[in-house]
Amino acid sequence: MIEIEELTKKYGSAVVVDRLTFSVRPGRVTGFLGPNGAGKSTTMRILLGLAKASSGTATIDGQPYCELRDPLRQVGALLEATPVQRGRTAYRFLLALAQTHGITLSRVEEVLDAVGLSSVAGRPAAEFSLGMRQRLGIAAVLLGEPSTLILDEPTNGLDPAGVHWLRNLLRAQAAEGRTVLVSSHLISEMALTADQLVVVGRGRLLADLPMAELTSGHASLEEAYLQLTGDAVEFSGGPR
Ligand SMILES: Nc1ncnc2c1ncn2[C@@H]1O[C@H](COP(=O)(O)OP(=O)(O)OP(=O)(O)O)[C@@H](O)[C@H]1O
Repeated sequence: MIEIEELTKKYGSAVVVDRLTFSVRPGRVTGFLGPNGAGKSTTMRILLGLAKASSGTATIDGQPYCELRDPLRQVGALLEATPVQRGRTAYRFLLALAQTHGITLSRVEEVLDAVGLSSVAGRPAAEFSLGMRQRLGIAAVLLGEPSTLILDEPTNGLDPAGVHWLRNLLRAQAAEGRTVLVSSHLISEMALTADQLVVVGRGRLLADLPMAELTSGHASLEEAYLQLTGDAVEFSGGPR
């Protein structure tokens, strides 16, 4: 379980995460939505120990990320810019991760197969397309069979078959009892993937509701989302 409590992050005088409180429970997919600049990535980065909170707490199974005993087996994380070492093949990238965490070689082959990259595993990852790199990042997430998955915009660059595949994968991971937090701007895709939705705007919590409750009285999740976040949109294009 992920628990965010009174989390605040300031950059100078700007409050980008503002006393945010919510929990992400196991056994369901929780979508993390909000306009550009709402603080989703910052919240995820703090959760993963990559940025420091100004105040408040963010824990996974009761502990801050940096205190987890076996992070790769407890948490699989995909951030927007997951680095892949240049020149390394996909196979070697995963192998290095596996070896430093006592994970078997057969698991590397299993995840390459699961993400559909077996046939290109010997190619340098630097030559991969955006979607292929995203698949490799997802392979790394799955490697340690973690009980918590945290994914920032995982559909980025995926083709329609990839988006469909990822949806089934996330739903299956949740059905197996895992905690799954996934941010996305693809609202129609989230409508098909998520069970619970956490919506933020300007760093603040706007909603934390099951899909059916959030969409109740609206024609679609998109309509509900746009109404909810209308006052929290900072960057929007006007008519030309
Ligand atoms: N290192 C930083 N220094 C200063 N400001 C930052 C830094 N990182 C993020 N911010 C600011 O924090 C705010 C929240 O950014 P964040 O990336 O968390 O939003 P987001 O909800 O993930 O947005 P998007 O949907 O566009 O990815 C933005 O105004 C951003 O400019």
